Amino acid sequence: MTAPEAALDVSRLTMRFDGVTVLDEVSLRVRPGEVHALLGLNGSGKSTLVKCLTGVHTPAAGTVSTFGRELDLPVRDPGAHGIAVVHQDAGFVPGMTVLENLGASTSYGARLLGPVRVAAEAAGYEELFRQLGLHVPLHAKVAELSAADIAMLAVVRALHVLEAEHGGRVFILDEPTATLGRAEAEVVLALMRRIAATGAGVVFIGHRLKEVFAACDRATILRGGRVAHTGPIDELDHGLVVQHMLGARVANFFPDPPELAGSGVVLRARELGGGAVSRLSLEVREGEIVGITGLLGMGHETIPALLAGEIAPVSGSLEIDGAERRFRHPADAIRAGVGRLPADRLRDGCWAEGTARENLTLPLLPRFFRAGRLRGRAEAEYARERLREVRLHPADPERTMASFSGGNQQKVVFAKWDQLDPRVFIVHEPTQGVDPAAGHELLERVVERARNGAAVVVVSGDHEQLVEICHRVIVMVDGEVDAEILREDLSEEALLLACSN
Ligand SMILES: Nc1ncnc2c1ncn2[C@@H]1O[C@H](COP(=O)(O)OP(=O)(O)OP(=O)(O)O)[C@@H](O)[C@H]1O
Repeated sequence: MTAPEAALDVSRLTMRFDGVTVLDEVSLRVRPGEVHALLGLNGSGKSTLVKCLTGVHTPAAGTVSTFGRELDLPVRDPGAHGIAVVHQDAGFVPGMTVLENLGASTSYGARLLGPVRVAAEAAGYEELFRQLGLHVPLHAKVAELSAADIAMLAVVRALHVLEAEHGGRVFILDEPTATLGRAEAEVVLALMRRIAATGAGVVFIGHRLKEVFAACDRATILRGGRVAHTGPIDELDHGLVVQHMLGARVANFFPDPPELAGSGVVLRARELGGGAVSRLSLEVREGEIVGITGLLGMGHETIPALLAGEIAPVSGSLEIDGAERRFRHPADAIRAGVGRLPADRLRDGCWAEGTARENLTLPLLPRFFRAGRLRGRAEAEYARERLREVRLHPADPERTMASFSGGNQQKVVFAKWDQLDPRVFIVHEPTQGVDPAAGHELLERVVERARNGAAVVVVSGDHEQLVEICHRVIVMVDGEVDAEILREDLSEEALLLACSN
C-alpha cells in the first residue's frame, strides 16, 4: 500500500540493458511541497530512472505511484498522471514567439484554426506568469530572451501541459541550471521553490552541490544504480555527498593553480573584436590559468570561438608565442597549438553516432596509418589507455557516444583535446553536466596542463571553480573587459559583485 502523502513513490525499481543492471531496486519517495535532489556520479542511473518514469524505458521490476495511485508500467502518457520532466535542452524555436513556442507543445494545430483559442491560451499563460512572478512578454521572440528566461519558460511549458489534467503534480527538473551563470541559476531555483510551494513534488537533478544545498529539502544519492543514501539535506555536507556518491572520501576538492615563475606571454589579444565581443585585450603567460566570466549575454561565451578560429575577428590582433595569427578556420587554430573544449559538447564537440574511440582518435588518425592502412589494433590500444586515464565509465571505447552518460561524453571530448598537448588550452564550462568527482579529475588535468607550460583560459559561469583554480579572473560587461580580479582578492562574492556592476 502506498502512503497517500507521497507525491511520487518509486519502489524497488529495477532496469536492465542487455542483461546489465543499471537500476537495482531503486526506491525514491518525494513528498508534496518538497524539492528532492537526485544525485549521483555520471552514469549512476539518474537519467535512466527518469526515463522509466516517463515511459521511455520499461523497468524489469518495481512499482511507481503518484499521489497514492499506482501506475501501470511502462508508464504511458506521464502527463496524464501528473508527471512532467523539464530537460536542460528545452527545444524551443528561437525565431518563434514565446506564445507560439508554448502553444506548440499543447495544441498547435488547433491554435492555427481558432483565434479565440489563442486569446484564451494567452490569458491562461499571463495568469500563470503572474502567479509565478515571471516577467516574460508573450509576443517576444524566444531568440531575444535571456538564458534564464528560456530555462524558466521550459518549466512553465511543463506546468501548463499538466494544468488541466491532474490535481497533484510531480516535476522533474533535469539539470535546469547547468548552462546558466550563478545569478540566472538563482532565478530558476527560486521558481522551482515556488512550484514546490503549490504542493507539487519536485525532483531536482544537478551536479552543482551549492545549488542543491541552497534549494533542496531532501536528497537521494545513487551509486552504481543503487540507493547509497536518502535523507534530509541538512544532515549532509559537500564531503558527505561525495562520499556517498563515490563510496570514499575526496580530501582536497579543488586543485590549486601552479606556481608562476617569471614565464613568457603565450597568448596575447589586443583589442580583439568579433561576435558579441567588442574589445578584448588579454595576456596569458606560460603556466597561467586565467578565468573569464560575466552574466549571460555579456560576451564571454563568445571568447572561446573567437580565440579558436570559429568566429573570424573583425578588429584587433592575436599573437601566439610572439607571432601574429589570423585564424580563418578552427583548423588554423589547431595547427597553431590552440585547443578548445567546447561548452556544448553534443553540438560542437562530438559525433554522437561514432564510438568513443573514433571520437578520440579523429584528430590523430594519420598517426595510425602505415602504408595507406589503418593500424586498427594500435589505434584501439591507444584509445583504451587514454580513456582509462579519464576513467571513462563504462570502460568500453567501442560503445557509441550516444550511449554514454553526459559526463562521460565530456570526458571523451576532454581527452580528445588534451591529447593534442595544446600550447593554448581554452576550456569552456569544463565541468558542465559532470559529476563532482569527475569534475575534480578534469580540473586536475586542466591544472596539470598549465603546470606543463600551457596558457590556460577557463571560460565559466561557475564562480566557485574559477576562484579555486585561476591565477586571476577577467569579468566581461557588454563585450569588454570590465574588471580583473587577482588571486589574492578572488572570492565568489567579489565575482558576483563585478558581474552585476
Ligand atoms: N540506451 C542505453 N543502452 C545501454 N546502456 C545505457 C543506455 N542508457 C544508459 N545506459 C547506461 O546506464 C548507466 C546509467 O546511465 P544514466 O544516463 O542513467 O546516468 P546518469 O546518472 O544520468 O549520468 P549523467 O550524470 O552523466 O547524466 C550508464 O552506465 C549508461 O552507460
